Amino acid sequence: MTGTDTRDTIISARNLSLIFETNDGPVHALKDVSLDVKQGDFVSFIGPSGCGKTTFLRVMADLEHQTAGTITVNGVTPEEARRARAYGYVFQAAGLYPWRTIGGNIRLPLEIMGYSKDEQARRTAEVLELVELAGFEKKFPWQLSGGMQQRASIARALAFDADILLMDEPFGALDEIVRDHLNEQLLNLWDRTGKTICFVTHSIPEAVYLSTKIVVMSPRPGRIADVIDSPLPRHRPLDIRDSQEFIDIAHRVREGLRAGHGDE
Ligand SMILES: Nc1ncnc2c1ncn2[C@@H]1O[C@H](COP(=O)(O)OP(=O)(O)OP(=O)(O)O)[C@@H](O)[C@H]1O
Repeated sequence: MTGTDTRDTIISARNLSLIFETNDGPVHALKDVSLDVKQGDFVSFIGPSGCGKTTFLRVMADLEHQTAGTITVNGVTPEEARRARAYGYVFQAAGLYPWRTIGGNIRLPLEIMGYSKDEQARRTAEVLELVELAGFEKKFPWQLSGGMQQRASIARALAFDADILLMDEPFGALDEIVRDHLNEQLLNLWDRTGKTICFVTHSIPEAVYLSTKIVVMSPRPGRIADVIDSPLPRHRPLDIRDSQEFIDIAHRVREGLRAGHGDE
């Protein structure tokens, strides 16, 4: 996007640093991270283990606090954004309660937030439809495949209709075919809902296929090595991965990852 981009800034980080004090001394998880995420962006964070991807997401979600720098989410602090229910969070493991049905799991945050029974039912049906799990409401998690469980966990994060979806390697544990399918479905869902998505991944093809913006990170200390605004069209059939444009972006991501490693 160029200077004509008039979309609202949803996440704005400036010189964000986070040091964990540990028994072995300080760990510089993030150093001088600056980034703007715009309304409707699909942003992937990619980088080797320990480069601070999860920490960055957790700062956005008010689960960690920076030791220096500033960050706003929807124009306010992460804490205020959390209180305003600005985002849903999807973890690496689906994390569904085994003693609750799929519907029961999705309703849980709505129950806690005090939605009426009718509203709970309406929203649950709506998000199950969105993730293509209509008809599975009364099943228990163990009756679903891993990919379906992950979709149910996405439905749970969508149920209170937050503008922002924070997803920490949601498909990391799934096989490639299932992952391809979920990637397609997630793009579809993003397109239909206009949500802003921050997505952590280790997979270069996944990052390139999904994103409007790819943030390449490097470790020790965790920094941003490159930010790539994707020229790929919004509508992306899976075979776009064979196109020269796709291969070129993947190459640039790989170069960014390699440059980050070179510092060690
Ligand atoms: N609560 C904590 N206390 C101490 N150190 C931590 C804590 N959380 C994370 N770290 C350290 O901060 C650094 C960044 O961790 P983080 O989990 O953000 O990396 P990551 O890029 O998400 O890694 P991965 O890809 O393996 O999930 C690592 O060195 C990690 O050991």
